[in-house]
Amino acid sequence: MIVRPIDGGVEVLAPAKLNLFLEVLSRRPDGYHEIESLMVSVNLHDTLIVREEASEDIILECDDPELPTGGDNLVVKAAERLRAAAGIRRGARMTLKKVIPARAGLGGGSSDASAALVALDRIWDLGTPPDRLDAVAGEVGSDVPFFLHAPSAVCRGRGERVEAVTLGRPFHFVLVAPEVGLSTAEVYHALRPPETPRPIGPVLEALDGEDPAPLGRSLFNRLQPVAEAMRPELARVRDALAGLDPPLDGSLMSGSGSAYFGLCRDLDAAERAADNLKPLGLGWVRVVTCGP
Ligand SMILES: C[C@](O)(CO)[C@H](O)COP(=O)(O)OP(=O)(O)OC[C@H]1O[C@@H](n2ccc(N)nc2=O)[C@H](O)[C@@H]1O
Ligand SMILES: Nc1ncnc2c1ncn2[C@@H]1O[C@H](COP(=O)(O)OP(=O)(O)OP(=O)(O)O)[C@@H](O)[C@H]1O
Repeated sequence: MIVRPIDGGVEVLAPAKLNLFLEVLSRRPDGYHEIESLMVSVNLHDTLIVREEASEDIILECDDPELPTGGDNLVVKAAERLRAAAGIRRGARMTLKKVIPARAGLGGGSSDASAALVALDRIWDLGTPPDRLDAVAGEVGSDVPFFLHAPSAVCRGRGERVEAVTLGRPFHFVLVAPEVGLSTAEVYHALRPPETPRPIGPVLEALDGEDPAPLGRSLFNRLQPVAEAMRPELARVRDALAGLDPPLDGSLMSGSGSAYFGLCRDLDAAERAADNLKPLGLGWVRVVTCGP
């Protein structure tokens, strides 16, 4: 997350995430699922501008007319939770410029919420201790704490228990976000957790070394077949990535979908892959990078 002071406030760049590995361990009595996931943030950002407001109102403007701007927006929810946790009644005026597609498994809303927490903590001068900010983030959504600890981490529990990991090198991806989006709750609801969960060890070992191929072979997402059964048209995106010539090092759906990413040997290969995918009309195509 990049935080910049601006005239009278703060501007935050809120990154998208990819899940390079996502296993679902069990369904919990509260309806959530225990997961184990390797998440990385990538250089695709929404921008959130936050200024203090003279009134006690929390006001959000957003350039995407499809998104709510009231309490249903995760940015507003984050502001309200932070204010309640701090026991204050201050106001804020926020402007959100969306780039990250919604309902794509790229964590856009969660990242925006985390950006709001960081910005408001600053402009309200709260000095919230990190573990308290983590707790507020976890109340807003399971993916929100990750973005306080990005750029890369293993996330456990319902996603809110975050353990940072270091990437020794950058990885380059081609990203495809189809028009059709998916509801996270519906995808989890349709899943039956496996009897024998897949271990996360191999994907973590594959992060070391110069060759991206071992990482490509260990990409895994338990939610992918569930999402593809719900939206059979996603198979076209999956098959287009798998069938590219020259072949990619691997490909996967991110989170609960519906975006897919392909792991590429280097930036040139990612740009070539994007050029080959764009004419197919599968959706929105970008090249993104994670790591140092
Ligand atoms: C799919 C992922 O994006 C992978 O990173 C996350 O697990 C989802 O995280 P998120 O969007 O922040 O999810 P939340 O807003 O906390 O939850 C939305 C809904 O998804 C389901 N949900 C979410 C997380 C989780 N570990 N188990 C679940 O079953 C629940 O039905 C919940 O009501
Ligand atoms: N700031 C926001 N940006 C995007 N969506 C938001 C935001 N606030 C609330 N939402 C709602 O959340 C839903 C999808 O959010 P988001 O784009 O974060 O999903 P996602 O990419 O599938 O995320 P995740 O990977 O965390 O499940 C939409 O129904 C949208 O209306």
